[in-house]
Formats: sequence, structure tokens, C-alpha cells
Amino acid sequence: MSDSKTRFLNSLGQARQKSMEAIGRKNLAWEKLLEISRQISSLDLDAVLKLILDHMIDMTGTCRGLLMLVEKNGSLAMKRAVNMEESPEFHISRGLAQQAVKERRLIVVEDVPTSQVANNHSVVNLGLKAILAVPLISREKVIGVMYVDSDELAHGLNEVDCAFVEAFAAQAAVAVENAQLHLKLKQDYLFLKEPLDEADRFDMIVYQSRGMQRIRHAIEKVLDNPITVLVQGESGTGKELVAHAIHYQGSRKNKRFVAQNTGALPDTLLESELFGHRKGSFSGATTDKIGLFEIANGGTVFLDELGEASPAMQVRLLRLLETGTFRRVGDTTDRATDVRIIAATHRDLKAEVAKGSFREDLFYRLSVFPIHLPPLRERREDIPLLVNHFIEEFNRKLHKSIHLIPKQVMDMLINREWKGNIRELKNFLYRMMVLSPDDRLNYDPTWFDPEQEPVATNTDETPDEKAFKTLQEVESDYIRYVLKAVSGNQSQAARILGMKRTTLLARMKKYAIKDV
Ligand SMILES: Nc1ncnc2c1ncn2[C@@H]1O[C@H](COP(=O)(O)OP(=O)(O)OP(=O)(O)O)[C@@H](O)[C@H]1O
Repeated sequence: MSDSKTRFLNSLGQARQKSMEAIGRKNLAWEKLLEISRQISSLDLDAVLKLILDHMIDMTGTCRGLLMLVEKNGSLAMKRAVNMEESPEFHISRGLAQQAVKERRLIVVEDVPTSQVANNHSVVNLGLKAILAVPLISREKVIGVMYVDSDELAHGLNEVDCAFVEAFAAQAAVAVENAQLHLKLKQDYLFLKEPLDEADRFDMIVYQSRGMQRIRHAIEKVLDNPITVLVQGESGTGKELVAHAIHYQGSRKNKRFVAQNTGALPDTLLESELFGHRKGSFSGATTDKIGLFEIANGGTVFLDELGEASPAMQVRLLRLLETGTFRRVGDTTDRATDVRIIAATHRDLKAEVAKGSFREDLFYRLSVFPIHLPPLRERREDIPLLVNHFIEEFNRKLHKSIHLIPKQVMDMLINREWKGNIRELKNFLYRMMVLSPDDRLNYDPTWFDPEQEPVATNTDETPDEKAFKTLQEVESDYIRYVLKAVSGNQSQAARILGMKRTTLLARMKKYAIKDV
């Protein structure tokens, strides 16, 4: 064989070898892509973003990068960065990333110093050699962008890699969008579930009576004002609930709310609870102790049953109210505290003052902002809503699904004498619900008074189900009612309903409440 023929065959063999290697590399690359796609199909957004950027850096042989997602307003928000946090060249990367998003195309700068971007001197000064930015496009929409760069000369950012990077970016975009959707669904679900949580509801004051409407307005006035509040009302009318609402819906909500029953402890112990004590100040005081007025600094102290406070305690409280300072038991230094005091009593304090058993000066200090809660018998129109509210609460607690309230049962609840007010109604309902065997609220007087003849309301006669409202209907009506009362002001309505505004919006959507 002639030399030239041998040379020709050799070079042909080498060319074939090269192209075989190239095909092999391509195959490997696509296999890798497949493997990566499998990995990034997780539904956890953070995990997906991390995997994507790590793979991108790995694949391109670069050493750092960032991933940004397009926000609702069109801006780019940085979601992940590797070795780029607080990097001075961040504005450069952002600029190129923005360009990739705007032009919806992969941007590769293989040799920065000789490229157009080198006009930007800082790029060269920073020693950047290779840059790549690729948009994440899913369903025709750019949802984000990845940027990587390297201070070594680009290697392998050739055609195969570009196609590969684009294919990877397309896979990544789908994975990101799926994870975003999943997150949104999860948030929506939590959103709908949220109002069912006890924490969201525990300061929800339920009412529709005029008397309670006035009280709600009064509460609104003191939410952002540290004024002392005196809540008066019979036992079980909701005094502590009002105190909770004032604290948790007001500007002090992020600080402590502490409650102390002033009538429940002997004076020395009560003093120590409220003001704290020095070690050794009385037998049993083995360490220094911080009192509630210090613990609740910036927050609220709820003094329940204040009418029961001893004369000595009244003097100490008056001093605190007048000067904003107090002393720990056995201490010689005054300490300052910033607490809002909400006092409550079932007694008629004015009458107690007249009798001489309550200090007049303290009474005037306390009653700067008095709230008088009417007994339940004076606001029977609140009962259906309260019944509905407690049934919902106990359905959750007891894992029941009572949703029918026979008319005669509701009438009985509305007309019954509630000496213990709302607390008694609540306990009564709890018992009814425990004993009701099906989805209907049953009432049998013998459950409460064994002397009574059984008068079962759960008779065989089929009730007319149309005569009942479902709990959802009652809730929807109530939301409309409140919105109307506040002329459609959603923030105010949400506060009244004791729910977040976002929760109210979700409920309005659920019940198709538009204009009120
Ligand atoms: N308007 C209301 N809406 C919803 N729940 C209420 C309402 N009023 C009272 N309750 C509930 O009734 C129960 C008794 O209320 P609360 O303890 O606030 O009454 P109180 O007047 O402080 O009682 P006491 O004088 O005996 O300390 C609580 O479980 C409270 O959540």
C-alpha cells in the first residue's frame, strides 16, 4: 500500500475514532441528563433549586453560580447562590442574567477578556474568564434564570454542552414550576386549615347584639393605645376573652400577655407573683424572683378579680399605675416597667368604693377606659352564633360532625336561663355534643337534671332538614353581616371576626361574597 493511501486510511480511522468518542460523550451526557431529571423531580422547592444549581455548576465545570426566579412583578429574586454571596461582581451577573431572561436565550461568554463584555473593565479586573446564563422556560414562560461563571478559561462550553445546558434548563424549569405549584397548593391548604387552629380563634369574640357591637368598637379604640382598661361583667361573660383580644389584636401582641387572679392567693404570695422578690425576703424565698410586671414588660398584665385585692395590694397597684415603677418584695430599688394593665371584676367597683372596701383613687385610675360586658340574658341574639361557634370548636375537639341543630333545641338554648353566662352555655353544649349520637345536636333534660322526665328531641318523626341552616351557611351569613356593618372594610371585618385578613379573603372567596 502506498504511503499516501496508508496516511489517508489512518486519518479516516482517526476521524471515525473522534466522532465515535464524540457520540459516546454525547450519549453519556444525555444519560446524565436523564439521571438528573429523575433527581430534580422532587416537590420540595428548596431542594429542587439546590440540586439544579449544584448540577449546573458541576456540568459546566464552573465554580460558582446563582439561581434567580421571576417574581410576580417581573423582577428577579435571588433564590440560591453558591460561592457568590455578597460578591462584588453580583451586579454583573445580574445584568447578564437579566439579558438571558429578556432575550429568552442562553448566553455564553467563553473567553471574557476578548469578548464584548470585556468593555466592562470590572469584569476583566475581577479575572472572570467564562460566563454562562441560561433562562428557565416552562410552558413558554420565563420563570427564572441560572448564572454560572469561572475564573479559569472556559473549557468544554462548546456546542454539545450548550445544547445539553439548554435541555437541562428546560427540565429544570419544569421541576421548579412543579415544586412552586406544590408549594402554593400546600400554602392554600394551610390557609384553609388555618382558621380551624385553636390559636387563630382563641381571641375570637362572637356576637351580633348591639351591646356587643358597642364593645367591639370600644376595643378597637384601645388596641394601639396603652391605656388602662377595666372590664366589668358577671362571671363567664367573656372578660378574659376581651383582655386577650385587646392584647393579641393590638400593638403589644408580640410581647407577653400574663394573667393573674388577684383574689386567688394570699397577699405575700400574690405580691411576689406580681412584683417579684429578693432572695431571703420571706421564708421560702430561696432565690431572687422576677415578677409578672417585669416578665410582661412591653406587654399586658391581666389582673382578674381585682375587686378581691386587699387594701395593701391596692396601694401597691396604685403606685405602679401612678409612677410606672415598683419594687420587688424585700428590695430597696425601684424598677420601671412598661405594661398595659387590664383589670377585670365581676363586682360593681363603684358600689365597693361607696362601701369603703375599694380605694376611690385606684378606682379612678383603673376606670380610665371602662368596658361593661352585658350578661347573656341581655343579648340572647348572640346565642345562635355562639352555639354555632362552640359546635365547630367541639366538633374538632371531639372528632364529631354535628351540623344540624333542631329548631326546638336552638329555641331552648336561646331561652334558657344562663346564670353562668357564656361559660355555662359552652359547658352545656359540650355535654350535649358528647351525648348526641349522630350529626344532630340532641337535647334530653335528664342529661342535665336526672329528676326530669326524658323529652327526647331526637324523635322518630323525620325532621324537615330544610328548616336548618348548615354551619357553613351560618358562617357565610355572619361574614356578610360583619362586612356590611363595617361598610365592606375588610381589615376591620377581619379584626372583628378574629381572623387574619388573608383568611377572611379566602372565606369570602369560598362563599362567593363579593359586594356587601
Ligand atoms: N363573645 C364570645 N365569643 C366566643 N366565646 C366567648 C365569648 N364570650 C365568652 N366566651 C368564652 O366563654 C368562656 C368564658 O369566658 P371568660 O373566661 O373570658 O369569661 P370571664 O368573664 O373572664 O369569666 P370569669 O369572671 O369567671 O373569670 C371562655 O371559654 C370564652 O372563650
